[in-house]
Amino acid sequence: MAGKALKRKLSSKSNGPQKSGLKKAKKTVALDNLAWKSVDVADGGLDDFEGFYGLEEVDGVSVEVENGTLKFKAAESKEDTENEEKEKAPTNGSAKNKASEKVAPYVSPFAEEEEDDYEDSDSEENQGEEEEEEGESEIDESKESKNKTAKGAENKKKSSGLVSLKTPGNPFDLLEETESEVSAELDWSLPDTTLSSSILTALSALKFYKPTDIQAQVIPEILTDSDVIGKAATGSGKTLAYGIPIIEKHIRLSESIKPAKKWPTALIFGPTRELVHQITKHLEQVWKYGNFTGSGVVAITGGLAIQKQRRLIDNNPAIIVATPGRFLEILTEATSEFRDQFKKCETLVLDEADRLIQEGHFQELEKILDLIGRGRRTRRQTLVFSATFQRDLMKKLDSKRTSSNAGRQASNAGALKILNEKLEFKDKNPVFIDSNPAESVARSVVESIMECGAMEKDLYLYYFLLTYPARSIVFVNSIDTVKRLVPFLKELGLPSLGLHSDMIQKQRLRSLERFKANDKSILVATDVAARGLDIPLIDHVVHYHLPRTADMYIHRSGRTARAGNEGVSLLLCSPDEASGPLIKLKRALYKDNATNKTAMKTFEVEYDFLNRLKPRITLAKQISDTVNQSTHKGKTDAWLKKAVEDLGVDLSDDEIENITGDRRKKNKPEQPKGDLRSLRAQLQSELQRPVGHAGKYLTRGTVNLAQMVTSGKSHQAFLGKEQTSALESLNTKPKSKK
Ligand SMILES: Nc1ncnc2c1ncn2[C@@H]1O[C@H](COP(=O)(O)OP(=O)(O)OP(=O)(O)O)[C@@H](O)[C@H]1O
Repeated sequence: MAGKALKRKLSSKSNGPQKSGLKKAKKTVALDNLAWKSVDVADGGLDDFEGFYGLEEVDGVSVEVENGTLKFKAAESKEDTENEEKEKAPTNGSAKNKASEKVAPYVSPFAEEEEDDYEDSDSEENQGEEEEEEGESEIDESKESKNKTAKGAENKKKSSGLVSLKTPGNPFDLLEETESEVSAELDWSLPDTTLSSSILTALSALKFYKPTDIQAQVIPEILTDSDVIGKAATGSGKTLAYGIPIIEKHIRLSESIKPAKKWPTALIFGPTRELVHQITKHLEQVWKYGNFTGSGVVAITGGLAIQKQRRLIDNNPAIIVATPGRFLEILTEATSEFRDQFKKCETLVLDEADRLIQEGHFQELEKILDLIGRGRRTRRQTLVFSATFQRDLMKKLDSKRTSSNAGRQASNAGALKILNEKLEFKDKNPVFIDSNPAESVARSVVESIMECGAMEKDLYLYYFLLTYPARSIVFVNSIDTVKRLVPFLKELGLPSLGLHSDMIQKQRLRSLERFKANDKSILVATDVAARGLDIPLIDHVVHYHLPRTADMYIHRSGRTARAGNEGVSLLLCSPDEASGPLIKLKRALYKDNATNKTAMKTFEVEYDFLNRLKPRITLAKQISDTVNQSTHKGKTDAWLKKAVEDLGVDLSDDEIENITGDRRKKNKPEQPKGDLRSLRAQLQSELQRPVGHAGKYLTRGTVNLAQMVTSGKSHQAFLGKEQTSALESLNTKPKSKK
């Protein structure tokens, strides 16, 4: 892979000359012409996934700086590889070769396992055709397997309550052999709306048997081509609220415009790379059930090779999901002919819209709108979605509103006016749908607060994470805190990962994947992870620092309790924070006094147990501080980081130093290895010492933390009657880890 390849090359450089012999000489190859191949997630230990967010890697490349520009040296270019393949390929051009020309669907680690009870008759059909050209025996096999599949499907249909579905209104359906299968439980009847059979099949396969509130309200409006502003709680299904009608529109347009249209149906913007990849994957889950030719949903974000992304757009995808920064970069470098295709695009979506149009973030989007035209001029439909619209957004955007209550008092009309000024909707009166006007934090989130000294947050955090092992996100306000807390928690034996915007993209994605793969893992993140991320079954959200805005509190807390699940949000709050910022936060969140007083339950702490953890904390801090000091490398040159991001490779700090000639590390004092070893030994013996009941209680298991907190009995999770018998065995020595 690219990172490894670069590491090999650079180390071989310093170790002496390369072996000569059969190896081809290296030449300078343009970035885009390197022999890229898809990154396999298997090397991250996640065998379930076939690809890695469209990330590509390349072997045997060395990076050199010539006259201040990065040069890539490789023995083979993409052209060479393609020519070699052509020479090897049979001259008659097999069906398989033709098939490989088809654009592969988006594959990412968000991929879920295929649903068992769904049969994709179209793809089977295609497979059959490919095999027919291979030889007769294979035709028979193919037919036989089709028959088996048909019988299997029929049996499954009987046992699982699946029913045949035909698209209403098409008389030829009665003559058609091909039928889609949907569960009898499926009820997506919406006013004046008929969804295509492929969409209903997808929803059935996903087990989304009925629309969520926001979906039920918004889908019919979008299908009548209205501009829509949609607001609903976190985790309430907003992505498909716009995704389903966009795919439905694409189906209808593809049927009415012949030959096939060459411009995207929809352009969707999201504020972070991770969110863009997630939206892409989510839409792809519905898209793949359609009988489409050509490219479907593509993700365009920074941190991945820009030329590759430009090629994705050149393949005429139906839906483009992008971060504004990268999309603008592509547009700016492109011809006017390339840009013009977006003027014809039917729908523009802003997901997490309040963030996208905030001051400081809107410039890029504004430039994009200048280049591709706004709704009013192009008659393009504009859809705007978020869980938060009327609080901080109003305060920040409307300079005329100066009162501190302005955010809370802002009416829908006010929000609409501001959005209209920024985006210039096609309709004079866009439809404003607020599916939960009274709700701020999603109803299923149990909010709680733990009071602690400002200097003791690490102790209280460890106490919570140790007592309630579960998939948890810890939100902090600075990158430095992520860098400090992750090694600190790891020293304490907790499976912790970091996520912040200063990480190279590949590391960000790997952190997310590892977080998803382990149901007890802890992600320490800045607010880059606060919006939109839909990771199933995050049990707990901890606000290590008070969020800077009420909206951010809502988004952070909304990473738990999604799609009807329960979850706990815990705010660690120092006396200083409680006296000022917390009061302000609560005022912004809860409109009436009663809710203000009761919404955040006090999280009871068992102080005896907490005190017994102190020696561990002291040692772990000493160790992580020592490690942090000796590995601190200084700032990477920004230009190099950008080049590395565009390449999609990980460079180690040593490699970066080799390229930049940075010798800072060499001047650093040697790491006090002896001290570190002895500190670690002390910590290990502390961790072995019985302190009580750590790790005895699972949120999803013996104790439902959400219910405990709601009933004001969080301390009973380990002290109360419910757990007496378990407590009796607590003071025994915990099993040592193998
Ligand atoms: N009709 C449905 N029935 C059941 N689950 C659904 C349905 N629609 C979407 N979901 C699931 O609900 C979860 C949350 O959806 P989504 O990420 O779109 O929420 P959201 O409202 O955009 O949240 P946020 O505001 O945090 O971005 C996803 O896992 C999604 O697969």
